[in-house]
Formats: sequence, C-alpha cells, structure tokens
Amino acid sequence: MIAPSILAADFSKLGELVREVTKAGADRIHVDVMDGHFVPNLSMGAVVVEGLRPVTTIPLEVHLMVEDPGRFLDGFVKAGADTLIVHLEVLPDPRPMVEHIKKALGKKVGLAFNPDMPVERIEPYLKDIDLALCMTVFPGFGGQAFIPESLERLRKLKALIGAHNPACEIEVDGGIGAKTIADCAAAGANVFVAGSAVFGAKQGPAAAMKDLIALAKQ
Ligand SMILES: O=C(CO)[C@@H](O)[C@H](O)COP(=O)(O)O
Repeated sequence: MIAPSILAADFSKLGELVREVTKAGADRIHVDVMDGHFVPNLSMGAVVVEGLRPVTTIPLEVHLMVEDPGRFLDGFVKAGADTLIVHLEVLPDPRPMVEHIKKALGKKVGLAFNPDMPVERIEPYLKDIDLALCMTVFPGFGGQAFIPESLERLRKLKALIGAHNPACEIEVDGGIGAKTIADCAAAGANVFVAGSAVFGAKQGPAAAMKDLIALAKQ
C-alpha cells in the first residue's frame, strides 16, 4: 500500500494533487503534523484534513509528530481523520491513548517510533494497534536519505508482529522511493509513505505511484 505524504506536495495545488494520487491508486493519504517541539519544524493542522476530506474517499492518516498528541486528537477526528498515529517517544505508557483512539474516538491507531528507539519497545502494545510506523529517517523534514540500518529493524518488527498480531500493518516513512521500496517490502513493510518520490517525481505523481507499486510487489 502506498501512502503519499502531502508534506512534499505543492500546497497551491493540494486538492488537485490528492485527487490525482487517489486516481492513481494511493491507498491512503499521509498527513504529517509537526509542532516545532517534538521535531524542529512546523507543518499543518486539522484545517488541512478538513479541506481534504471532501476531495478524496481514501483514508486520511494523521502522523502526529508532536510532544502532546492528546491535545489534538478530537480536532483531527472532527476534521475527518481515519487513522491517528502517535509517537512512542512521548508516551511512557501508550495504552490509555491507544484505547481512547480506538474505543472513544472509533478510529484506527498507529504507534510510531524513531530510528534510535529499540524496536522491542513497541512489543507490549502490538496486540492493541492497527499499525506500527517504523521511521526510516529522523522525523521533521521530507527529502532525507533512508537509513540503511532500518532494514534490520524492519525484520525484527516483522518477527514481533508475526508473534503478537499478524494483522498489524508495518509502515515505513522517510526516504522511501524507487531505490528503497523493494528492500523495505522484502524486510516486511506493507505500507509505504512516500513524499518526494511521489510529489517531487519528474514523471509526475501518477506515473511515480505506478512505478512504486510495481517495485513494492517484486
Ligand atoms: O514524517 C516525515 C518526515 O518527518 C515523512 O512523512 C516525510 O514527509 C517523508 O518524506 P520523503 O522522505 O518521502 O520525502
């Protein structure tokens, strides 16, 4: 599954571009939310999700790269988010928030973790989540180079998920493109967030999506 990350899109044409990747077979739209604290950058808030909701029927997944995700969950749900992804780094015990997102808000829940977090830290929560997001760059900016050690981390994650919750998706995010997507798929990933490789592609987003889908299937 390909999840184009709109962080790399031309915001003056956002609706048009989201329609284009939807038509080209995107499985979901990845919305990167940055607060300038958890990561050294600011990006977008719930108004962007609200604006995109009528533009596409595919799920909108919100990746909360923020210090205090609890403050923003309701707003994103009201705006039309389908999946909320929060970072393990800011949640000493993620269980209450995972339960809140699933039961009270009725949405899918993902847990993300940075490249320097031991993969085993997610193990106790795997049985309760829909998606594990293994960051393959340090979050904060699009267009960074994929960290090669991520492949070993993905293999570990795949083994843990096999043992605890095989239905849990394994998502990768950061530096995913033609050179890295097949290796990530072979290592166990099944959802691929791609920003620059889709919206920055010379051949245009639709053709780039087609190439990435073919490479991930190899
Ligand atoms: O979360 C992030 C960045 O922090 C990502 O979702 C990026 O937006 C991916 O961009 P590319 O590496 O694909 O350009």
